[in-house]
Amino acid sequence: MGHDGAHQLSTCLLKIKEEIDFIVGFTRLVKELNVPNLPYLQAVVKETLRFHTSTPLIIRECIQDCKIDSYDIKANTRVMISVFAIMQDSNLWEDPNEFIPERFLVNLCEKTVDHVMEMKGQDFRYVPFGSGMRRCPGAALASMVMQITIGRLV
Ligand code: HEM
Repeated sequence: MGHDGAHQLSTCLLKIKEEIDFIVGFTRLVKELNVPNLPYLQAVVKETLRFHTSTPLIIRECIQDCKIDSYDIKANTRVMISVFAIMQDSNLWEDPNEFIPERFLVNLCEKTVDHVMEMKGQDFRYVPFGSGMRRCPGAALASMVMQITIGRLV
């Protein structure tokens, strides 16, 4: 990672610390109940899963002949979907090679911060846990553990 990347990360680290100091305080550790009030921390975890997705490919099997764009896919064909490519696609993401947690937040200045794209696999641009019937059942647990762990480490 170049100089800009390192700068981005240190700015991001400062912002997480600032949020935690403000919401949780200097002397206590982040707990599960604090997480809903830590939107920036949540956005950092989301952006991490986009930027360095840990499961770059998901697999499906077509149960009937179908057409995807210009490709004819025969029944029983195994299809590999590059979650990595989707989440790095510059047609879908602005500056996909930059680590920008803010892309998951809107109205940063408002009291209520709305989250853009929940991790429920309903927005096909953002699918770190897959989508549909076989979507990762551990998504909520994994997200909470990552948020608490990072929140405690910084
Ligand atoms: C950062 C952590 C994790 C990531 C990024 C992740 C990602 C994924 C992805 C992409 C899939 C495939 C989904 C699909 O085909 O649509 C999957 C499946 C699965 N994950 Fe996770 N996972 C994580 C943590 C966990 C945890 C903590 C558990 C269990 C406690 C778990 C249990 C499973 C299981 C059982 C499946 C198979 C679901 C099925 O085929 O029906 N995962 N995960």
